[in-house]
Amino acid sequence: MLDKNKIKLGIAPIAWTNDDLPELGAENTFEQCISEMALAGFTGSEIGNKYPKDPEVLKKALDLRGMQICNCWFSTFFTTRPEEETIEAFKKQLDFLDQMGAKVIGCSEQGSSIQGKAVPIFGDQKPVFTDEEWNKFLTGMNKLGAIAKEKGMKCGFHHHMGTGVQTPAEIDRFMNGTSEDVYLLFDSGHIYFSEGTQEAVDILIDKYIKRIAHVHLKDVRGEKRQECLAKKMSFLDAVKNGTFTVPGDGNISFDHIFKVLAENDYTGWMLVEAEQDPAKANPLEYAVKAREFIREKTGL
Ligand SMILES: O=C1[C@@H](O)[C@H](O)[C@@H](O)[C@H](O)[C@H]1O
Ligand SMILES: [Co+2]
Repeated sequence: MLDKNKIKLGIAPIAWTNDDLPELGAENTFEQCISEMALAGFTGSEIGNKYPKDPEVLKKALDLRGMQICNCWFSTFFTTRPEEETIEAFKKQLDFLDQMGAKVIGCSEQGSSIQGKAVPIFGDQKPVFTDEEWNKFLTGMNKLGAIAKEKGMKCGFHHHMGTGVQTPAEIDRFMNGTSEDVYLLFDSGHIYFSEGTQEAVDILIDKYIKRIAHVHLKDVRGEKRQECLAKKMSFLDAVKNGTFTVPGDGNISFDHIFKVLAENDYTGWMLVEAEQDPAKANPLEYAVKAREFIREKTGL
């Protein structure tokens, strides 16, 4: 069983306002978002694009609701821009997270990513790094891992659709090429979206459980994934079409995920993340649905 003294539950603001597509949920305010997160029974959140930049202002709003920041997304550009640029930006973001009491940061290599582009997410436009790009990328990530460790924090890496680290083979190359100071941010939805099988989800968590620093619980509607493939949709069109949903509402079984986390004494956050159109999927309703699923499955 997952230990309630070791696991904390959070939810991502992307369900209220989409960071990749801010017009999705533009009407939802920061205050409404964090109030509904707390109302649904979560205590953690990641940084969203409407969150106050002033740590004191943000902390006051979160404290009022018994909420805290557990992670934030950080885009690296080691494959396309000077290393120093990413490292300097990383240090600034890490300092902000440290002030907010977060212990994890979630990186993603966005050099040449097609996740925000109006091109088919499946096909030959996804970046495939050259050996030279991999070397630059892995060298840079190892430096970020050391910087985070120095601050008593963990540098997580988010495998992601449309990037150079999407598939099991690309995740393997990443994990084999980085030190123990670089961790995996496990996102159940992205690995299922990429591969379309429960096996891929379960193998990924089996393989890297010892280096998982943060978990995104995200489900996929299988029929929408098929539609994305058939209609050659972009990532964001697939999101708007409802490919992602909250855990328990799609095709992924979370039983093995919860079992492996429990058996390996995972200590940290499990964050519900399901970007979909808030006009079609009410964020509070889906947050409550997710919280009930987690309670029913894990007792948390
Ligand atoms: O899983 C995620 C993506 O789907 C989404 O594209 C990102 O904006 C999120 O931060 C990330 O956690
Ligand atoms: Co995620």
